[in-house]
Amino acid sequence: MEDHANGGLLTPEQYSEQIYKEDPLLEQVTASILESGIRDVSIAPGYGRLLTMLAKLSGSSRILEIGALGGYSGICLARGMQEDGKLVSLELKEENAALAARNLKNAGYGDRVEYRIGPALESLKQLESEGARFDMFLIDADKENYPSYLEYAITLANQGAIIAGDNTMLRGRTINPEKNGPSVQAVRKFNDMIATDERLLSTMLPAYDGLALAIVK
Ligand SMILES: C[S@@+](CC[C@H](N)C(=O)[O-])C[C@H]1O[C@@H](n2cnc3c(N)ncnc32)[C@H](O)[C@@H]1O
Repeated sequence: MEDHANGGLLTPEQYSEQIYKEDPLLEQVTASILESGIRDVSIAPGYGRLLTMLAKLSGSSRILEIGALGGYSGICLARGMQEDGKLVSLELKEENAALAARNLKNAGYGDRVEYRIGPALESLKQLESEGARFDMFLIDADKENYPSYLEYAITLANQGAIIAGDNTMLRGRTINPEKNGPSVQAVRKFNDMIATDERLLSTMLPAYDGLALAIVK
């Protein structure tokens, strides 16, 4: 792999990716997203591997994903989940949820994932009224609602639950003082909450497009 924009050198992310073997299952997910004419904004492969590790390390059996797209992160989470675990995935678009469901089924997790279609804030309210609790969360949907998604995640968390939030750098917009649109402001607020909320232990990973990680104390 070459990157002429980086003086012919690999970026740290490119270097990290090319030392891994291909992952046919996830490559098939990516192909299915592109074939469906959907823009592929799945989580970066390195962070997908991290989600699998974190789910496994934490022994998570109930995982909540906000933003399914084609099921890439869903498979990464399911790979680390306990044998009897369950992934609940919130997705606005019916066609994305259907694609993700097909891909999770193909990966062997069809009976361990539940898709809830509609605006995630409504699904979260419903989950709260059901008394649902989770061991791990991935926040990866519309950026303007990230602060609300974080509040819900803390509310729905078992003690010690892991919260991950993707795209905290917004391709550089987060750190560009000239960018102040609603998504940028919301993600800055989310990042500040992650860093300062006393209910959390946290860190920020700036590689790829940025990943926030927290544990609910
Ligand atoms: C970045 S993609 C998710 C990628 C996925 N987590 C992965 O890595 O494979 C964002 C997804 O959130 C969904 N989405 C956007 N707004 C939403 C909302 N208000 N409620 C639920 N899902 C939403 C989009 O339709 C899209 O599928």
